[in-house]
Amino acid sequence: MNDRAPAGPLPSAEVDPTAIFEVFRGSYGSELLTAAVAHFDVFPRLANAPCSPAELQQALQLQPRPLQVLMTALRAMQLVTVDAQDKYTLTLLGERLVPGSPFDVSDYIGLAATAPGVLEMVQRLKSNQPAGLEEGGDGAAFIYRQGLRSAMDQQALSEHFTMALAGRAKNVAPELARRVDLSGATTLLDVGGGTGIYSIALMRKFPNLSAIVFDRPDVLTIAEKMAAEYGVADRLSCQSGDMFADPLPAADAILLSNILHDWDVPECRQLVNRCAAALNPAGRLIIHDVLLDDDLGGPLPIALYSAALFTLTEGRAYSAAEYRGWMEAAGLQAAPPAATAVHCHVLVGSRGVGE
Ligand SMILES: C[S@@+](CC[C@H](N)C(=O)[O-])C[C@H]1O[C@@H](n2cnc3c(N)ncnc32)[C@H](O)[C@@H]1O
Repeated sequence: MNDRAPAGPLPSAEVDPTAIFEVFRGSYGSELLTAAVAHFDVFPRLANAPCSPAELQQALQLQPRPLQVLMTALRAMQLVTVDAQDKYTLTLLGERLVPGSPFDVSDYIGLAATAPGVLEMVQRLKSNQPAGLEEGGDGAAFIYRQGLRSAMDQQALSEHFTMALAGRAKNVAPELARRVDLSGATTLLDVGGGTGIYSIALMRKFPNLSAIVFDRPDVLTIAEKMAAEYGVADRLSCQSGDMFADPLPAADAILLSNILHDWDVPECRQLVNRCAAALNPAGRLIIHDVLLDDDLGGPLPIALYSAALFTLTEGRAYSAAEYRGWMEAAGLQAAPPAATAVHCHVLVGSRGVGE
């Protein structure tokens, strides 16, 4: 494609690639299960007595984020459930992983106890730190904040990680553009916009829309190239900065696509507040991300994606209820979520009634 490319919407994919992502993320299920069985003794502990999250956090010596990722996955696997007192307890299936129980299969799972991926997962769960920050590591992928060594501020690495997301974006962006009505908006701010493909799809759908992609300087060189390739360079501008520290430009719509899942709860609240403050009075905050169930008990593909996010970033997958709560705290009402593609959903918040 080039500047003479037709200005219609981006074409939609003919085949849904979701299954490829699910197979790819399957290893996280095996790693979390083995970690729970062979390194944290989750099953004998819960067989002994149901535990509240605080009690389990204390017993396993885990921070809230890793505990949540682990227990969401074990619940999604139907091994653990939550009782009427909000305590984690074993299911009948989970009892098969209690050592010494009549039909115990825990030794079989224990065969993988020293597999490199399992040991890496155990280390991440214990440290609550993303990959890349160890001595000699490249820095964290996808995230930048003051005081954190980030791969996104190194040209070759930021290009590698940014382009790794381009394929998924090309599959999903046309569906996002179909789900969100920006016909009344003229300015879109794409915070952490990466390649800018989501902005490009929205601009191609809405001819009066201009977009600002806000990201790290090395990432923005890719967004500039993409804008030229897709024939929207005259309507897309780039602004480099730190979304946590630098002023965000005012806009009619602000997009947080696959951003909040990279951060822990305090940073998510801060970002939602900062975006809400930058919105024009009738503006809309568009959160585009995967969704856990509101009770954080599944579904399994998102629980496994949450584990991937946990190991690479400072985030995890969140529920619509969590997003809605942060929007409400920032003075925004969220409309019900709508599915886009590849597990993603869109939630639109506004100061009036949700879209
Ligand atoms: C997971 S990617 C999402 C990219 C794109 N929105 C998408 O949906 O594919 C996260 C993006 O946030 C950017 N980012 C991370 N921390 C940032 C910060 N503090 N300020 C600005 N951009 C940041 C990264 O450089 C990266 O492009």
